[in-house]
Amino acid sequence: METLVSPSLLAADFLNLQRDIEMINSSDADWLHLDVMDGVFVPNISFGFPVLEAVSKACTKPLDVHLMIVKPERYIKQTAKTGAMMMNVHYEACTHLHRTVEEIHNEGMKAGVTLNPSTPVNMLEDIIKDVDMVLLMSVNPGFGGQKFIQNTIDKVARLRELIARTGSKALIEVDGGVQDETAPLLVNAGVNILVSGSYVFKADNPHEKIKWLKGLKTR
Ligand SMILES: O=C(CO)[C@@H](O)[C@H](O)COP(=O)(O)O
Ligand SMILES: [Fe+2]
Repeated sequence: METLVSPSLLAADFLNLQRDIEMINSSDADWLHLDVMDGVFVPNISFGFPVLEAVSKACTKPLDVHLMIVKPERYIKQTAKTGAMMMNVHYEACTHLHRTVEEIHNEGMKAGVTLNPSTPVNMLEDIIKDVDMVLLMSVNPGFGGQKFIQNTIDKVARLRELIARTGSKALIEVDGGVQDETAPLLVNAGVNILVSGSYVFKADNPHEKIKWLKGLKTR
């Protein structure tokens, strides 16, 4: 499978959001990644549903929504209303993850489960066949521009094994510190989708960066 790229809007210029979304529309990006933070689950607040709705109107790429909020099940319908393709909820934020995944599907979205760096992949043993994607955080969530946690490479390999053993069809996405050095290692370990914020949006030529990430193949 080709590598998909989901640039993270958190690193965009919020004073020029429309310009940056148009840049994404005209690029080879596959999805647009949107980080919603509540200041409780993570020590930062980003943007919420009014922004998601506005972005949805301007963006031609499928929306990959990453909710870093407590009890994300409260916002399933509201996320669906934005037209989101993928709703990612944190394993650590959901008490009844199976029910939440079912409700996300009932609202017509794909369901992604996100793991913090310290949460082992084996916690997904009994849900892996029900989810469309696992989003592995390769930084502690809350901020863009952080240093990649190297253990993520081994974690991807362990998740690949779990997926193969259970016959799950889940895709693997990685988020945080994805750039020149880390992206090839991730793709080689079996990652399907690369989220990338600062590396793409702070570049002189974001289109080139997106193209390069997309061109990465398993060795
Ligand atoms: O979810 C998050 C951070 O919590 C990410 O989506 C970041 O926005 C990624 O930014 P970079 O590490 O690529 O700059
Ligand atoms: Fe994210």
